[in-house]
Amino acid sequence: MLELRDVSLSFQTSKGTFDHGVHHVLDQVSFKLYENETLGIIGRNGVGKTTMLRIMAEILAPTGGEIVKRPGKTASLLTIGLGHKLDLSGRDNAMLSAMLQGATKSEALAYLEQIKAFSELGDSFEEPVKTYSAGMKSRLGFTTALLTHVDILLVDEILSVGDAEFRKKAEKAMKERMAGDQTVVFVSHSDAQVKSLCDRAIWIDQGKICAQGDPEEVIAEYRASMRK
Ligand SMILES: Nc1ncnc2c1ncn2[C@@H]1O[C@H](COP(=O)(O)OP(=O)(O)OP(=O)(O)O)[C@@H](O)[C@H]1O
Repeated sequence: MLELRDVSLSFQTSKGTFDHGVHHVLDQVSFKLYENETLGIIGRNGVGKTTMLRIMAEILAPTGGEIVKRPGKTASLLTIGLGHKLDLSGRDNAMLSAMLQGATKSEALAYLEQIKAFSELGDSFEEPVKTYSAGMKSRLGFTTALLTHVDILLVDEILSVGDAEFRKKAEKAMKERMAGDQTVVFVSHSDAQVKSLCDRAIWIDQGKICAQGDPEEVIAEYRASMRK
């Protein structure tokens, strides 16, 4: 469905740091994402998990290698607060996101009441997003992505935010969607979530894939490396 072939990514940093101003985040990473699977990406802070999702969503272009995606397939990154237009209302932002994710105007209009209901934003749905708390923004972002259709859902740590009650509801909805035919790439620091939600896991460190396969086994290797 989607393939990374020798994907590398470097950032230019202030002179004098790292490698003469170049920070190599991903170094020739290759893997395939299969239809209907839920793939978990794990690794320490700052190893490039979010960067990899952004490359898959084609928000960032790799500095080396290529992304091969089946023609016509859409990939959307579900993260907190990304892409909200602060002066627009929750309703207008939801409409915009649904259309950016490929919904037609009439499909997007049909989603709006469901988005309002699931997000439990009430009257705030009509208020500008700049007046929202972080939790309210995440409810809006999560619900919009959950209820609109994308072929590949890229989920960045989203299940770890919001209050406990909404988190429970979000996790349940996400589980139902993952159990269906949704293809998902899921970044998480929660071993329990990766074990319960993912079919396969990839552990990244120092720009490379250190292990991939059964989530239980990959997590065990990752945790063992941290004890060394
Ligand atoms: N725009 C940028 N310019 C320069 N460096 C960046 C930029 N974006 C990310 N980086 C660097 O790339 C590295 C990988 O960042 P990334 O956010 O992908 O890590 P992560 O694995 O998702 O981390 P975490 O688990 O903390 O969310 C980090 O060292 C970060 O500082």
